[in-house]
Amino acid sequence: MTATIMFDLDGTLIDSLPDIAAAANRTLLDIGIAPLPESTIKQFVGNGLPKLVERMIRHHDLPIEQHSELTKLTLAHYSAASSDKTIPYSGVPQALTQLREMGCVLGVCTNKPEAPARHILDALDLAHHFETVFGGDTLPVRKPDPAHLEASFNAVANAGPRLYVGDSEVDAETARRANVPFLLFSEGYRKTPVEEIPHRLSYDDTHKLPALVLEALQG
Ligand SMILES: O=C(O)COP(=O)(O)O
Ligand SMILES: [Mg+2]
Repeated sequence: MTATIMFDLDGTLIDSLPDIAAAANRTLLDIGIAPLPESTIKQFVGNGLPKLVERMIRHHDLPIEQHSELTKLTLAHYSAASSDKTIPYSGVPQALTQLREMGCVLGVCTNKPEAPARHILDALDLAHHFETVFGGDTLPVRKPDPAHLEASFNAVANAGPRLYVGDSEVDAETARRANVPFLLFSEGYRKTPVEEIPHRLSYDDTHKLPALVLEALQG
C-alpha cells in the first residue's frame, strides 16, 4: 500500500491544551489579567496562534492594536515550554508504527507554528514517523486554506490515495476544499457535534486508526 496520510497535530495526535493554555495565561499575567480556564482557551484553538491571541483579545475586550505584541509574547512563552505537559493520545505511537509497517507515508499539517510543532514531535519521540511537517507559519496561508494541506501532500513524493486525519471543523473544511477524504478523531478539540462535521469515518480511540484507514481506503 502506498497511501499518504497527513495528520493534524493539536487535539489529534497530542493533547497539547495544558501547555497552550499555560502560555496564553502567562501572556495575560504579563498584562495584569487573571488566567482563563483551560475550557475557555480550548475554544480559541484551531486556527493557529495569531487567531488564538485575537480570540483572547476579543474575549477580554482589549484593544486589537495589542495583537502583534501579545502574539509575540504568547509565542515566546509557548516556545519556552511547549512540551512540559503535552502527551500523545493513547495509542498514537502504536498506530503510527503500524501505519508505517502497512506501507503508508505519514506527514503533519498543523496550524501550530512549525518550530514548536517540530520540537514537540522530537520531545515525544514521534518525529521519526513523519516525512514532512507543515506548520501554521510555514506558508503564507494556513488551514482552512486547502493550499496548506495540498502543499504538505506535494512535499512527499508518493503516488496512491491520500487521507487527512484531524479533530476539528477547520480540518474538515480544509480536507473538503482539498478534495481529500477526512477521518475525524472525536475526542480532540472540536466545538460542534460529530454529526455536524463532514467526515468519511470517525474514531474515538487511536488504537482503532489503522483498521479505519484500511476501511477508508477500501471504501
Ligand atoms: O494551533 C492551532 O490553533 C491548532 O493546531 P492544529 O492545526 O494542530 O489543530
Ligand atoms: Mg487540531
